[in-house]
Amino acid sequence: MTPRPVARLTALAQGYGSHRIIEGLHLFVQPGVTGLLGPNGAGKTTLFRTLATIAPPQSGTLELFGKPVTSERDVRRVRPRIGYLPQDFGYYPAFSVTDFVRYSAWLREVPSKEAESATKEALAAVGLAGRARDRMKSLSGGMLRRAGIAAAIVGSPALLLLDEPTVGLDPAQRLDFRELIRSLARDGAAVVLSTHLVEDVGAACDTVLVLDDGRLVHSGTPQELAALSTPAAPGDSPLERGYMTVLSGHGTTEEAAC
Ligand SMILES: Nc1ncnc2c1ncn2[C@@H]1O[C@H](COP(=O)(O)OP(=O)(O)OP(=O)(O)O)[C@@H](O)[C@H]1O
Repeated sequence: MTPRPVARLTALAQGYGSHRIIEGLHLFVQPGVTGLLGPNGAGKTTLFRTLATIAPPQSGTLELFGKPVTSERDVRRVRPRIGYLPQDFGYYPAFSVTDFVRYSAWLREVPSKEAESATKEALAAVGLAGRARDRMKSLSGGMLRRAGIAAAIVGSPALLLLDEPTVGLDPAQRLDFRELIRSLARDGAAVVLSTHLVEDVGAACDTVLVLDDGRLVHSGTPQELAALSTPAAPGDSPLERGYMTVLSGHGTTEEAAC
């Protein structure tokens, strides 16, 4: 039996003022790991902001956890179940790493009795337990990104949205990150991550979506994307060549299952 979608977008139009970025997008998200690929400016962050309930659809509908999200009340109901790592996230430089993650736990309404252990668990999961008392301003770029991941995963959200989570991570941390998101998905979470690193998608994702100019041009498994590769397409792996092939105009998808 197909699991019920965690998120569904129907006929989404989204943009900034009168500047439309996404038009007529249909997709649904299921538990597991979904990779979102697309060139700069394709609309990935805009899509994340919609799924995270930060930007209401300009038209079309957003359903989360089986119910439409149409009012502020709906947003307040679903927000605690969503972990979101924005591409550029803000923080108070003087906060300790623990304070930063704990604040996210508070925003996400993790019960106060559980917040301390959930914070410790999230920091351990990203390899920052040893830096828990350090100030945010003392972290390196890769460590900051790991702190952001900890803030997104604290309290085990059902829907985890990670916008370019592996930027700045060293190779060992990227491998650990892949294992972390696989284990969150095994525990039932729906994880959606955007990346420009095609090999991360091949290694960690069950489903891959390709967004180009606000349109979904591919949805399927990484293997299915690789199988679309043409010999003339540029790239160092079948998956990269498949990605470049669909960007060059082959294959469109009306509704995507993630
Ligand atoms: N606040 C904004 N106001 C107006 N236009 C914006 C705003 N934010 C983004 N855009 C435009 O929306 C389009 C999509 O941007 P978006 O950040 O969603 O793309 P992206 O796929 O995440 O790109 P990247 O891979 O570079 O992060 C771009 O043309 C961008 O210039």
